[in-house]
Amino acid sequence: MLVTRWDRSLAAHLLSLVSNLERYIQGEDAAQLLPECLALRELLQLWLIQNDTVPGETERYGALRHHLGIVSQLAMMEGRQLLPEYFSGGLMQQGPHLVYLWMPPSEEAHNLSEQLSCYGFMVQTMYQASKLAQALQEATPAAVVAYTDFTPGDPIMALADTIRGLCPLLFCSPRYDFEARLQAVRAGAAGFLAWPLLAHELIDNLNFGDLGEKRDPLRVMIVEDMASLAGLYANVLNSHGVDALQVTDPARVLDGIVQFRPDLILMDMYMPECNGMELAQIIRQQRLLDGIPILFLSVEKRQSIQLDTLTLGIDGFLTKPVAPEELVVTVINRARRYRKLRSYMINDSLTGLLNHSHLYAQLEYEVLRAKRDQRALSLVMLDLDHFKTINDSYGHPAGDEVLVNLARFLKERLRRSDLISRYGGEEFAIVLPGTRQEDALRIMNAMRQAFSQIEQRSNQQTFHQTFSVGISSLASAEDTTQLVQQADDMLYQAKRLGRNRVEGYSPEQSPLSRRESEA
Ligand SMILES: Nc1nc2c(ncn2[C@@H]2O[C@H](COP(=O)(O)OP(=O)(O)OP(=O)(O)O)[C@@H](O)[C@H]2O)c(=O)[nH]1
Repeated sequence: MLVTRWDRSLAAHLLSLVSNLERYIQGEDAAQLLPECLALRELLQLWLIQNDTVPGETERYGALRHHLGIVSQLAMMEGRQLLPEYFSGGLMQQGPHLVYLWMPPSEEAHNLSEQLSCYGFMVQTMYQASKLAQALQEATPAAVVAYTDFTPGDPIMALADTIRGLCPLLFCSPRYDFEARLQAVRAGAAGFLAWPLLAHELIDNLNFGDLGEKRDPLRVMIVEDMASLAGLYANVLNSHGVDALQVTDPARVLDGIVQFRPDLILMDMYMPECNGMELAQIIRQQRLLDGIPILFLSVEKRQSIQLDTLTLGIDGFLTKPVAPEELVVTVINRARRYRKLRSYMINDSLTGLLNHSHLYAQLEYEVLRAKRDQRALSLVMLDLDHFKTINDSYGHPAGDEVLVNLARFLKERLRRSDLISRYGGEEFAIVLPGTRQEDALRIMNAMRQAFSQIEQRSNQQTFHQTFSVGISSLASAEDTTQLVQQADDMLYQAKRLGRNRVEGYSPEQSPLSRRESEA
């Protein structure tokens, strides 16, 4: 209230509260809070001593709001136990692609390790407690996958607690009776898989639910003009595995959304440059950004104002100062829900990749951005070879499984910032922002080779599948239509030249110019 209206008695009361708080924290271990308390006390004392000068609105809005905001938020967070059980693993692990396999040497274990490598995982296989303990000290993997038949005294059970404190533990077992499953749950397993274990079953387990979030953390954008407050919120969210981006300048929000792809935006309602309501409307007026949940953070307690903001499409309110538990639970649950719903909306139902129309809209956006920032961008068109014969020989479900395997493979091997879509049938389109054509050629050639080594399975039979690729880049295309056309032409070229190959666009060699010169 003091921020919006100067009131001497209220200021005096606040001063006594701040002095009490200061005395209290001097006896406590709350070092962060002390300098902020001192600054607030000095400010209030100065204003109260100057009897005849009333601090102006700008001063109150700037300095008082700043110190008051930080002191109240810090006091709320100081000494709090931050829900350790909410996200048992804590921060994102070091190696999203590192997996430790705990299993006796066998052909199955060797095969599993090789297949996981084709998908881009770094695998270390071991079966000695001391080796695993040492490996866990050296690097934290995305997960430990442990073979066990649950015989009493299996050393992995003694290590289970240590592993769970660092990363998810998944069991695979030739036993999958109730007793075995119960033991796994009691040992804190994040997953239970049948042995022999197929690489893609394991990858699916690593990609979904909490495990998926450990590999691809929820992303939250914090829009708050006070950098120190934004930092406080970011720290709390970070400590619960959330990737938080702080934006203090509202003008940078739109670009930030496109680059960071947040699952939720946490926004201060009152900012000097542009208030939260205005900014939220700017976001909501863009079709691609319309669905992102926006939570307001504000000292505003008036229900009428809160209701007004809800009608503008704001998803909720957190009142400042916010308790860390409330911040974490509200933000994580909403962000999770949005990520799930969004994946149903924009993804192809078989492969979980972006669908055609969404890819096209995103591609337009990326092309504009790359042109504006003068950055490279490549487009890849990929088509499975002789796919009809796979359907004819092994059946349509086996064909579907190949499509799903390819989707998993692309997601594992490419960067999180790349856009991967199922363009139609057995054709895929991939946008590689910031990538020149020669780099795209190299990357796709390596992927083409790796994919051809993956064992595809249908009942008891195994077979291998290849794909052809056409690539174009912004260096040679004027706009999105031309980019797509050139990549398509190159795909046609790759098929014509024998399949299982990658062709990049060059103006002299395009099928069009060849057709022209042939004419
Ligand atoms: N199993 C399965 N097959 C699909 C799906 N979508 C498209 N297809 C099949 O993909 C095959 C594509 O065949 P073609 O266009 O002749 O191409 P191709 O056999 O891959 O030969 P090339 O592309 O010339 O190497 C058709 O048999 C389609 O039925 C799908 O969702 N699942």
